[in-house]
Amino acid sequence: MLLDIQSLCKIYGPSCGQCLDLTGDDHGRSICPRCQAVVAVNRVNLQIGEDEVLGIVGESGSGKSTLLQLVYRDIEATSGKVFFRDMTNGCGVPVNILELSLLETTRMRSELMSMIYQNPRLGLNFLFSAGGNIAEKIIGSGELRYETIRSQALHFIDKIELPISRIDEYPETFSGGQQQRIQIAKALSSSPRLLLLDEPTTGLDVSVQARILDMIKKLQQEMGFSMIVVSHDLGIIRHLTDITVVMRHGSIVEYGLTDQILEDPQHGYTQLLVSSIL
Ligand SMILES: Nc1ncnc2c1ncn2[C@@H]1O[C@H](COP(=O)(O)OP(=O)(O)OP(=O)(O)O)[C@@H](O)[C@H]1O
Repeated sequence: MLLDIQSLCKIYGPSCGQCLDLTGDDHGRSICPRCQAVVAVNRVNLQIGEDEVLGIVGESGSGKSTLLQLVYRDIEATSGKVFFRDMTNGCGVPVNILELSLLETTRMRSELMSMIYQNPRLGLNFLFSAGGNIAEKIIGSGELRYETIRSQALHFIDKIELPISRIDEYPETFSGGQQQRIQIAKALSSSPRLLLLDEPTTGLDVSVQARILDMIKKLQQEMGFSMIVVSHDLGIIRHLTDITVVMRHGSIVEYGLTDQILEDPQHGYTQLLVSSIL
């Protein structure tokens, strides 16, 4: 088990103490009727194994992005635990990443986990060149030798099928699809164990989308890492993932093999979601 999420919650706004019990899929709402706090993630339990690819689908506002941001520690959880089994710490003892200090979180992001955002401006530093962005991540993972960093950056630029002659150009000069590919190169350059992807191809042209998805799949198989992919697009989920969870009102309402969920959805909401693409 690489990641073990236990009873994870995120409440926005001051809570009355009963928000978790008064919201969720059973109640058909994520806003607490007593105090109006938004329960974005409500007691989520989820496990991800080594090299596993997990998809998260659900309607807008169901808590998908919040769940990823909690795991990456972009935002603080209200309660719960997220255990990461870090084999690089010698004995593979699971660590609750929600208890890590700021310094330890930075190390975790540099060495173990990467995030690819829908908006490249969140994942790339636009003041650095493409190569500079990749170098920043490699340096964060502990490599300090210039020659190694440069050759690794070139290696990853090549992997994402950009001409290596463009390594010193700034993100602004690349197209949206190319910026996403630079994000992928940056994210993978530290050889993470877990890659988080939040709507990685939304807003891109369909043919560009397909190329990027194929690239992500190929790199995952080549390099061997686990992934959590958030998408509202069941086509992307089908293409990339082994296991799928369906979220609604901050809760997980369905979990299973992706093929099984798409062929025989059990929850009424999932049935609606699947029928909408048929
Ligand atoms: N900073 C915030 N302050 C208050 N509420 C927030 C904040 N961020 C998110 N929310 C709320 O939390 C809930 C979950 O949002 P989230 O972005 O995780 O949904 P999502 O499933 O990713 O939706 P989408 O598919 O539209 O991106 C929503 O009701 C949203 O309005």
